[in-house]
Amino acid sequence: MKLLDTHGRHINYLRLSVTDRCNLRCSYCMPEQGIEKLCHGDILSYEDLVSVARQAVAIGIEKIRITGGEPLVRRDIIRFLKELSAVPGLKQLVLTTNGLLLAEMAEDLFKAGVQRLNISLDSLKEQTFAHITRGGDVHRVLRGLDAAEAAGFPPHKINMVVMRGINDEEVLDFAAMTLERPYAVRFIEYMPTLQADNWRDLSVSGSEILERIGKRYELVPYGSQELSGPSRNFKIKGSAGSIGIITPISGHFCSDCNRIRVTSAGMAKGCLLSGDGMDLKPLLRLGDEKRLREALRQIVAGKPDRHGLDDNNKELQPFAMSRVGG
Ligand SMILES: Nc1nc2c(ncn2[C@@H]2O[C@H](COP(=O)(O)OP(=O)(O)OP(=O)(O)O)[C@@H](O)[C@H]2O)c(=O)[nH]1
Ligand SMILES: C[S@@+](CC[C@H](N)C(=O)[O-])C[C@H]1O[C@@H](n2cnc3c(N)ncnc32)[C@H](O)[C@@H]1O
Ligand code: SF4
Ligand code: SF4
Repeated sequence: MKLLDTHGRHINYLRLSVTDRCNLRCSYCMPEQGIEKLCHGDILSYEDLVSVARQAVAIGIEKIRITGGEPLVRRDIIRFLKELSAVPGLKQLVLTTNGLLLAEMAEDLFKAGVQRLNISLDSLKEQTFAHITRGGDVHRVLRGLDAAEAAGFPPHKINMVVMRGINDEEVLDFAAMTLERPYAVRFIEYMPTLQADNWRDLSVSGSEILERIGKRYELVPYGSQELSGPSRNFKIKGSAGSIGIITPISGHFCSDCNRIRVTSAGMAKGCLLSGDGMDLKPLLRLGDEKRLREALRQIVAGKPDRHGLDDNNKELQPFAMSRVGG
């Protein structure tokens, strides 16, 4: 049966975060210092994560995206993914990663049943990438992209958070990546989750991005797929891949929102940009599957109709996206 929220939206997608830890420290996602890592005991065990997944599928979730922090840094992640991909009724198991460990892990991920990868890549330039990620090596990510393709994954989705004066000069280079290769490159509006004072100066709207690309290339709309996320997609005429814009700020997509989230600490959330949540850990400790399903239904029922970022009366409490999973 279809899982509907109180605003009539069909909820079929769970973003499951498996860790708050990361091997990068992107400036828009985590503060430079002062973020406490959760201790081992505060993180849901793989057994608990599988229970959450099973009960979510039982109430109508069809797609699970594994995220983090960086999901590939959690020990034994492959074993967990194998188990997850075997959950009866789950139609899609996908994963979002920064790509640093893909060269080593792509084959195992594919064999474990992960069906597609979304890879975050904010710059193709060595220094800019190192600056944004506070020390990352872009060449490792590029090797990871190739390794994942060679392992058999369908064309990757590449996520670029566009920031004015930092990497926006590379929008055309990223668009050009789709000319020869079948990547889906998605340009994401920067969200002020850490609330840098200058966030409006940093943000580049989806329409400005399209305009810049449109001056160089002919763009045509490109249909979105079943169970897909918030990206509005286009194609450069004649290209192998596609481009998309994800516009949480300038044109929020909340009326089509199809998702809930569970963080690695066991908080279930109805909205990425709301402080509300429900702690699932006590129910997991009890092993009470029925109450776990009820709790997840409650999260769906309590989903807000939209985020309040453009509502000046609603203050967003700052948070590290790595704690929630994006
Ligand atoms: N505001 C908002 N942003 C989101 C939401 N879901 C994803 N994002 C942002 O969109 C970007 C891409 O997220 P992905 O992890 O690739 O997931 P997705 O776009 O849903 O993926 P697909 O299902 O493959 O289209 C990230 O910056 C997320 O933080 C959402 O529900 N609300
Ligand atoms: C939190 S990361 C977790 C998965 C993995 N570590 C990665 O980077 O792909 C998930 C997504 O959130 C995005 N993200 C994090 N902070 C963001 C922000 N302030 N605005 C927009 N997107 C953000 C990242 O670019 C990434 O695509
Ligand atoms: S965006 Fe992903 S890779 Fe970057 S710090 Fe956040 S969790 Fe890590
Ligand atoms: S901001 Fe909240 S309501 Fe809007 S699309 Fe994201 S999760 Fe859904």
